[in-house]
Amino acid sequence: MTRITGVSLRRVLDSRGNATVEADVLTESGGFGRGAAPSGASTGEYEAIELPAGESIAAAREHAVPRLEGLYAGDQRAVDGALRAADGTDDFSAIGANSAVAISMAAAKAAADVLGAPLYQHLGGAFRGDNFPIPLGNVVGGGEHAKEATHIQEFLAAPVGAPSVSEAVFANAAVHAAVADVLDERGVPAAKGDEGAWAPPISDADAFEVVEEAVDRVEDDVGFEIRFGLDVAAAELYDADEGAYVYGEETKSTDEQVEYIAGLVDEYDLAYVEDPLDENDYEAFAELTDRVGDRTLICGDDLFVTNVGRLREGIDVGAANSILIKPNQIGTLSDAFDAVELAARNGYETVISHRSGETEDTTIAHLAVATDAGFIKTGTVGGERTAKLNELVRIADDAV
Ligand SMILES: C=C(OP(=O)(O)O)C(=O)O
Ligand SMILES: [Mg+2]
Repeated sequence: MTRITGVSLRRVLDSRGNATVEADVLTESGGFGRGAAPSGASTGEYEAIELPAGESIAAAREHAVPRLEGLYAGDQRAVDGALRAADGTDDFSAIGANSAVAISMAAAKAAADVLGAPLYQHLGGAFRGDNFPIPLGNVVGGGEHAKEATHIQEFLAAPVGAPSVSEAVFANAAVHAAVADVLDERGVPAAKGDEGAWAPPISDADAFEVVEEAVDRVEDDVGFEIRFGLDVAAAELYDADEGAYVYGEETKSTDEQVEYIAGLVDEYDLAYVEDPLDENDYEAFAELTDRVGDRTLICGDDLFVTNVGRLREGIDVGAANSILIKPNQIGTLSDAFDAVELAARNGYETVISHRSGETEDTTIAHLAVATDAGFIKTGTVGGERTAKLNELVRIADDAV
């Protein structure tokens, strides 16, 4: 039986060294699940609210845990409904989306444990497990994830021609290593940003050259197609007072930004562009999608924040053609699934994503397989990133 008998919550470290929420869910037949909340740095204005971990835990213990005890962990909608009812707000600002998502994920894992099924199968059904997402690997970055580095937040390797998820994962690691070689040859020192990507003190224009060179080298080596993409995280560059995107000393109007990104898509044959425009500008997103959406993915992260209401608005005006799914942006797995389903019904690609602050939790690897997502964005190197990548390799190897 998957009836919940206990939920415990604790503060644990995330990859930035900040406190985050970890939840354990126990069931009456001894099922056990553990989930930990990730945390963003370039958070969208419309995301569910992350409270300080201690505050979130105290509120969840008082309001959510009593409602959860006695529910079936396998009834994910009931669990997530109880979390919403306990919170009573639209944005989880009472108990915190961090406790909510940790509990939601832990309940799913406890149910899978009782069933003796891998998490992706519990979440996605018996016919999942044959298709794997293409991993988007952050190899160079800056923005809110590293100081004195690129303005564009992430340059992402996209091994679109990889014959297996394992070869894709290793290809991204090889691109990460090749970037280090290219930077070294150019005499550029580079530390790493929050997600383990290189964070060199170079211009965005130079970063395009470096990543293109690294991708070409690895592509020659592995013999399958590797492209690359971006997370511009443009909401962080947009200055609403000036009505312009600020790149250090340089600014771009919205029209210039659309022109700039469309030019980059063609010049570098970009496979993927996330948040190329401000999170409030559906119109400019629609214009860019109209121009280049036939040859690249225009993905909404801060734009949609995994929220079906915001996604519906985007679908209505043709803003983007894909959505980033971050369960902690919305607070529960049920809400994340609803966003995936709405996207799929409308021909939008889904990209399941980590956050810049992460833990060893591997739920998103299972979520990507369970939802048949085309892509997963979960870094390239570093233990909290490889936890997800290695879990994908295990799922493909039937070893979970
Ligand atoms: C992963 C991202 O960063 P953060 O978690 O800081 O929002 C992102 O913007 O896609
Ligand atoms: Mg993003």
